[in-house]
Parts: sequence; C-alpha cells; structure tokens
Amino acid sequence: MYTTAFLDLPHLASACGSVQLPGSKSISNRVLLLAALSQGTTTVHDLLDSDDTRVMLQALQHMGCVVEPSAVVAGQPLRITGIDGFLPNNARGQLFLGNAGTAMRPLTAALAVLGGSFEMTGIPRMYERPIGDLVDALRQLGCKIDYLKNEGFPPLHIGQPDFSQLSDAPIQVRGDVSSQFLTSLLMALPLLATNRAITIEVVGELISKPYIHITLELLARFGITVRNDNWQRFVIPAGSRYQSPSDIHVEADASSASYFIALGAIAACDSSHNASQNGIQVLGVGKDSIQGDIRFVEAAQAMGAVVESGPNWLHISRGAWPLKAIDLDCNHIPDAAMTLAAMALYADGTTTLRNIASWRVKETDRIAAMACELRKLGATVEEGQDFIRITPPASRADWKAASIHTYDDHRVAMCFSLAAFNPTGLPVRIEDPKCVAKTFPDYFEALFSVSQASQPAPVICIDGPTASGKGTIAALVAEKLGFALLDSGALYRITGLAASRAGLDITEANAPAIADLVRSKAITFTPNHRVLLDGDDISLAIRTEEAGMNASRVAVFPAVREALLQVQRDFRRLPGLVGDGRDMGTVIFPEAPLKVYLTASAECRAERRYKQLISKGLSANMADLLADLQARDARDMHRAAAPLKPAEDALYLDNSSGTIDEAVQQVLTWWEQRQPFTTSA
Ligand SMILES: Nc1ncnc2c1ncn2[C@@H]1O[C@H](COP(=O)(O)OP(=O)(O)OP(=O)(O)O)[C@@H](O)[C@H]1O
Ligand SMILES: Nc1ccn([C@H]2C[C@H](O)[C@@H](COP(=O)(O)O)O2)c(=O)n1
Repeated sequence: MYTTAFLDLPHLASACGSVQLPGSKSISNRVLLLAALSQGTTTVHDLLDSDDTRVMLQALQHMGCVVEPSAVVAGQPLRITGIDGFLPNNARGQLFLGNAGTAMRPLTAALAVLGGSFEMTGIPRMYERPIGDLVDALRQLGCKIDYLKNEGFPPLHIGQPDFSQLSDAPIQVRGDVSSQFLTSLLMALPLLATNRAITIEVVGELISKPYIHITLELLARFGITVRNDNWQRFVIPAGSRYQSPSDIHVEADASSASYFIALGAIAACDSSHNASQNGIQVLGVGKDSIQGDIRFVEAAQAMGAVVESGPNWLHISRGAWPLKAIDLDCNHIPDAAMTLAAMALYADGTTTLRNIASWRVKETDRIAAMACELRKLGATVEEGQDFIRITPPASRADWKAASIHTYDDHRVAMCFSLAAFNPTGLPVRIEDPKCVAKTFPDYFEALFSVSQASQPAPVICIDGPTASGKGTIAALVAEKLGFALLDSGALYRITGLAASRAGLDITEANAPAIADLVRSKAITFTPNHRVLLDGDDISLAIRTEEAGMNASRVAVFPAVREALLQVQRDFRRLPGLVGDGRDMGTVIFPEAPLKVYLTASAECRAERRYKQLISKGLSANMADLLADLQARDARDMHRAAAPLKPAEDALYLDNSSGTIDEAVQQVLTWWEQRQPFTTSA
C-alpha cells in the first residue's frame, strides 16, 4: 500500500492482464458479525484485510468472541468462535469504529439488543453520518441508546435494554436514507426472536435493495430464513438462533471490480500483446455473485464495454470507443456507480447518473466531491441533490493535469486513477492514496501490474562521490514519492564480494569471469532492506570499506558494467524510480527528467562515513577513511568506462553543511517544479 502524501500516476496508455480482487467489504463485515453472534466456530476464508474489517474484528474481541489469529493473515483463514447470542457478564468498553459504516450501524443494533455498556466512537466524519433512524427503530423495542454529542449522530452510548414492553407490533425503520439501518435490524433482531416472530416494516422507498439481498443471503447461511414481503415487510421467524455454517468463503468485492471493468472498457491493449491476451481478467467475482454491484457490468456494457463472465470471473475489453454517454438510475448500484462518473470522462456526450442521494451521506459527500474533482480535470459538471451530470472535456486541449483531493474516501481515489488514461498524455496526482485501505489496500499495485505507461516510468538520478549522502537522500526521496529505489553501488559491492568469495582476484584478466559470475547469481533486495546473494544475507558484508573499495575496482571493467546494465534498468517501474550511483544520469538513465549531482567536501564525507561505520559496529579510522575515500573518488572519476561525472543537465546539490531533510526537500522541490499539476482546492 502507498502511504505517501500523494501518488503521481504517470500517463497510462494501455492495460492488459489479470487481477485477483480482495474480498468484499460488505460481505466480510456481515460475516464477521454473524459468526460472532452464532453458536459454534466459523472458519472464514478470503476475508478482506482492511481498515473496516480491522475495527470490526477488534470490536468483536471486545464483545468476548475468540478470534484466531487475532488479525487477518494473508492467505490464511480466520476462525471465530461466537457468543451464541449472549454477551459475557459485565461486558463493557469503548469501541472505536473509524469511518466504518458497516461496523458502526450493525454493531450498534446488535449491542443495543445484547446489552452491556459500550461507547461507540469513530473519526470525525463518522460523527456526521446519520444513525438517528436506526436508533429510533431500536428505541421502539426498549433499547437504551444515548447520543454523546449531536442528536442523530455517533458517538453513542449503549446500555442495558428493557424488553418488558415488547409487543408483536412491527418495528418501523426508514429505508430511504441508508439501507444499512435495515441490514442492522435484520442482523440484530433474530437475537430477540427466540420465541416470537419479529416483523420489520420499511417506511419510505427502500434504497440499495441489493445490499439487503446480501444480508438476507448471509442470514440464511447462518440459519435464519427471513420472509421478504415485497421489500416492504421482513418477518424474522420465531425460534431463530444463529448457527455457524462452519466454513464460509467471502467473494471478491464487486464494487472493487468496477474499477477494473472500467479499465478494460477504457484502456486499449498494448500492441505487444497478442489478441488472446486482450483485455482485463478479473478473478474472484463473476455472474454468480450475490452482490448487487455486479450489475455494474450492465452499466459498463451500456457504455460500450465488452464483458464475458463465468461463475467467479469476468473478462472485459474495449468495445465502443469513445464510450457511449448514458442516462441511468443508479439506485441499484450506489457504490459502483461512482466509477461510471469516471468513465463519463471518456464518453461521446453528457452522462447523467440519477437517484444517487445516498452518495451525500457516505464517507464524504460524494456528489460534491466527484463534481469538484471532475471539474479539475476539465469536465463540465452539474450536480443536484440526487444526481450528477458530466460532460467530458471538449477536446484534448481541455484536459488538465489535476491533483485530486480524495476526502478520505477510497472510492474517490480509485475512480480518479482512471483519469490517467486521458487522451492528452497528462499524469494525475492522487492525494492521500492510503485511503484505499478501506476496501482495497493494494489497489494501486494492482492497477500498475496491468497498466503500461505511455513513457517509461520517470527516474530521478542521484549521482555523486562516495559518502556524499546519495543513498540516504535517494531512499528518503523514493519513500516520499512512493517510487522504487535502485542502490546501484550495492550491485558493484555484491559483485566485488562474489568475486572474492569465488576466489577470483580483481584483475583485468578475470573481468569476463567476474561478469559471468554476477550473471549467474541470484541477487535479491528484500522489502525490509536486506540484500541476499544466492539466498545468503550479505547486507552487512557489503557495507565494509573493503567491500566499497573492491566495488570500485570491479566497476572499472566494461564487461562487469555491461553485465549490470540491464539489471539496473529493470528496476524501473511504475510509478517511478530513484537511482543512486555514479552513472545513473550519464549512462543508465540518460533521458531521466531529473538528475542531481550530490557533493560534499572530502573531510565532511570522511567524518560522516566514520560515524556511520561505528554506528553499525564496524571498525573505522578517520585518517584511513579519508585516504580510501579520496582513492576511491579518483578511481571512479578517472576510469575509462562510465566515469563518475555530472550529467550535462544535472543540478548540483552541495550536501556539506545542510541537514538531510534540507537536501531531500531540495530534490523534491526540483521534482515538483517539473510537474504540471494544478494544486488542490
Ligand atoms: N546532510 C547530512 N547531514 C548529516 N549527515 C548526513 C547528511 N547527508 C548524509 N549524511 C550521512 O552521511 C553518511 C553517508 O551517507 P550515504 O551512505 O547516504 O552516502 P552515499 O553517497 O550513498 O555513500 P556511498 O557512495 O558510499 O554508497 C550517512 O550516515 C548519512 O546519514
Ligand atoms: N552507478 C555506480 C555505482 C557504484 N559504482 C561503483 C563505484 C563505487 O565506488 C562502488 C561502490 O558504490 P557505493 O555503494 O559506495 O555507492 O561501486 C559505479 O561504478 N557505478
């Protein structure tokens, strides 16, 4: 997941390949709560690991459920032993539920029926999301719920209910604000229906029926068959008791699929792929899905997408181009419909999405957010209380390179990534990309894995002499931008070490053998910054001064440099790369848009290197270090092959007196000056 302040998506030209989607958030959190209320242990497969499921799991553990392991581990099922309809004695606590509506609303209902003493809290946006209609419905039953701040909104306090006045009268709930209120009652009230049937009556038109369909399907899996009288009345039978189904599989998220369905419809396939590889394959959800958002497929088809499907897969390719503008009532696909707003940027006219009032009370006011950000890209947008109307930029020249504000809303971030396929060749900046953690933490990684940029990924080169600070500054710049990192010096250090371990003297005569040796070795840079040579951890061994000197000696040989050329270029990937070394800007990436030549006085470098070695527990001597460093500079600068020198278009940065942060900031400022983005509103 990208945890940077922003993520710059280079202009994307084509997309092709296969994506495995994470589990559905709606199904995951429903399954977790139902398993928690049940008798028995439920093994949950393919659970989504996201912010919303994490807060739900923590809450369930607070309620006395046994969860093993205590958090989601990739590829492993999770076992939940339920409370069989009763909280432990004196159950109490504060439950922090972030911005997870799928946790706040159903847990409020379940705990209000179960009792105990709980404070339900969240982030500030949660306190703007209405819950009054649910609380009113629960109070009809005798539940004890108090508002801790504003009437009608979380945070809440839930106390011990009094069901002495409970009658057979139907419980009424509004259905026209959020279907989560009805879902919450449907999941909580079986706890009260042990010896009487309970009827829920919907007041107003029920929105988002597909989400109620998911709830009913899952209730049935946990032993509760609810009678649905035309979406107006729901009858929970007497004698209800939650029973674990033992094993349950969470299907992939159909709304997450919408971004890749749109991608298949928008992006041409790279001509280097053959016809059979054409398009985007989505794995984990298909035509047998119980999720209403699967009907996004029909909307995408109406806009021109060509979609084939199997029980749990979809294949999407471009059909009509430009896409066809549509006018659609989106009540049946409230979440996925946001993706249509992004697709509308590529349509042949004005697209209108209607009956989307619920967008206004989601993670953010989504109608306002989409309108504002689409306008930044050059679209003309009209918004109403329950509709949005989008006319794409009139011509290529009318597209703008925008910095997209994401409002802590995962769907805004994912939708606007599709703007990177604009016809003008512009990049798109996505602010706060980590907001996708709510449903699809690795969304951007998945997007990059199937997308091809119109230009090779951007590279920032940082070259300079030994111990000038290249590695330190390069790593920090890469971290800030979410770019990959190439420590090219490490490759020469590994080569020098491999040669000595193989008993090869570093001589010109041995240069071809050393080059062959490095070609035959498996070199791995692990995500936690370890360096492996054929599986052996050599992270520390390559950091000695001797290893640095040997690196400088092998680096003189053209055959070695040739052997490492493609290895280095292969580090280039989306969204970009920072390369540190001696010839990044002159030889390896001569077309890089930013080249920095980092210097510092020899004395300053020797002193910093001294401190660096001592801090790693390696021995060092200042006088020797200074002499070695000067010898290394001389060899690196005066060798015939790719000598250390500034590229003609390099910018000089003297790192002798400033701080590390100042040097990093300078590089970032130069980078920013090369970007075309208009700033956020
Ligand atoms: N501006 C600075 N102020 C203080 N210390 C710094 C500064 N810049 C870098 N350093 C420190 O200097 C030491 C050497 O930096 P670094 O290892 O990044 O250099 P390098 O150029 O990558 O070296 P090499 O070429 O040998 O790989 C590190 O301990 C780093 O933290
Ligand atoms: N692009 C590069 C990177 C490194 N080298 C050589 C010369 C250096 O002295 C040696 C070790 O590099 P360091 O880890 O200290 O950055 O490797 C090179 O020739 N070209």
